[in-house]
Amino acid sequence: IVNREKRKLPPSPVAAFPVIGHLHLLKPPMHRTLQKLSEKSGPIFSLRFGGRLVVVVSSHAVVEECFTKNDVALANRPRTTIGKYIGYNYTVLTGAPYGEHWRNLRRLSTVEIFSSARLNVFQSIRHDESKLMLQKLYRKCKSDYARVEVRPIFSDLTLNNITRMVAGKRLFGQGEDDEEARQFQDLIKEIFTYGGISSPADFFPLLRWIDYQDFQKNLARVSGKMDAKLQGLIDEQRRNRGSNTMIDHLLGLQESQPEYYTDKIIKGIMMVMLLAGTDTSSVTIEWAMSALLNHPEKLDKARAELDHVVGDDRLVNESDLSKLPYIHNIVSETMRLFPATPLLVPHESSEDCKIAGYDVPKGTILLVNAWAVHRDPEIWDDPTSFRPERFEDGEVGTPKLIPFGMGRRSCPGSNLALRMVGLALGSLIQCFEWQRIGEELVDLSEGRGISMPKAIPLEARCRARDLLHKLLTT
Ligand code: HEM
Repeated sequence: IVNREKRKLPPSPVAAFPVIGHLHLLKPPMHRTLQKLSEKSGPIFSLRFGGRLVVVVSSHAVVEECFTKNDVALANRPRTTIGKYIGYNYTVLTGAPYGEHWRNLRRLSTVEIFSSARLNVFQSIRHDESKLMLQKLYRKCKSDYARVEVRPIFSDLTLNNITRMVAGKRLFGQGEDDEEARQFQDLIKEIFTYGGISSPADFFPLLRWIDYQDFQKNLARVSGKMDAKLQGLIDEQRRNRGSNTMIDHLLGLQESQPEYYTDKIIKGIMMVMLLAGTDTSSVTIEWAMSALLNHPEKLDKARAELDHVVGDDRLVNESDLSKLPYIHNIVSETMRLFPATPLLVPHESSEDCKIAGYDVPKGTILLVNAWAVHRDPEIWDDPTSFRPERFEDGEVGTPKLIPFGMGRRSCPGSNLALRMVGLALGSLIQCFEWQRIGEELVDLSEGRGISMPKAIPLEARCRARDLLHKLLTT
């Protein structure tokens, strides 16, 4: 056991204030602030968030050390207010402490949800939703260029993909009059507004006596409403057994092991799919389109690839993706510059460990600045330019992308995400001509939110290509 005085903690950029520690430094966007601090203090440094020790890592070499040799020691999650209220008291996959229950959930979801076999079963849903997205856009711009705000179209796409996998029905974008869909959408949006790394009160016992009560009350209210919605979907499926949905499969497991696969566990899985799997993918599509609009020659190159590989007799599908390396490289380059979760999801050490020669005590929060790793000039040539070609040339950094994290707690939904994003992007480029709304470049600054959104929602001009007239009318 290292005694408190002798241990060598990672350096701090500046002295901590009493009580608040370094919290006053944390101006949003957090990943940028933390990157600046790492320029001062190096690839591993420590901060105090109120009473908690936080270690921030910002180089690929140190990240690798965290998630290979220290992977088990760092596989825990800090307990946050969100995890308590929205994450069913820390019992869902994203927020559960490392241990038996997490391992069960992870195994279950790997087999039942994220395996290639399962993803293939739901492939027709993704093709169908992609086509519905194209139809929606087509109505706006079939004969000439029209100006469209794409964010709601992309978020309907990913939400419907997930709700159809989970519950067998679309819930979004079916018209203003659909009260159920609207309520559900509002609820999810509201939950997202309570996001971010967590509430300052998680680090300040003192704050819990002030406005924390309201924060807690609000979270309890939305989580209660969400719980009722999810329960409603389960009850519906219970009356309609035999449908090929995720809930139905889980209800099957409930019959054989009722004490483990309770309704609460099933609702937790649904909640995680809705919250971890939708916004992350739709913001990635929006970032990709934004970057491409600023580089029309790359958009043309992608379209030429699609025309060559897919032609104009049919829509691009998921099995084409492996033959579309340039589209794949666009997705990689988008996730390099605009990772949807720039600080991954916070980890916590469950035992004392050593990282880069420093002592990291049990109970330390670990933040991984993937955004900074992806822009490290030591690894990437010209790190801030959007250049999908770097992946063709096998630039030295290419195996060093970590948008989905690393190790045992890395994103289990990465394959699903890559399929949704690749198919959406391929379809949008194959079927429409795209232009910026004016001369000036699309603004690429990032706004606030759980998953890193564009500060200004993307608006673009688009026009249907000839092949779409043919393909949507036959
Ligand atoms: C572009 C899209 C996505 C990105 C960038 C992304 C990124 C991430 C990252 C960085 C983590 C945390 C890794 C860590 O803790 O070190 C994570 C965890 C997770 N993601 Fe994703 N994700 C995406 C899509 C999805 C999808 C589509 C799903 C499911 C439908 C999903 C489900 C999860 C779950 C359940 C976890 C928690 C895993 C655990 O704690 O064991 N993600 N994701």
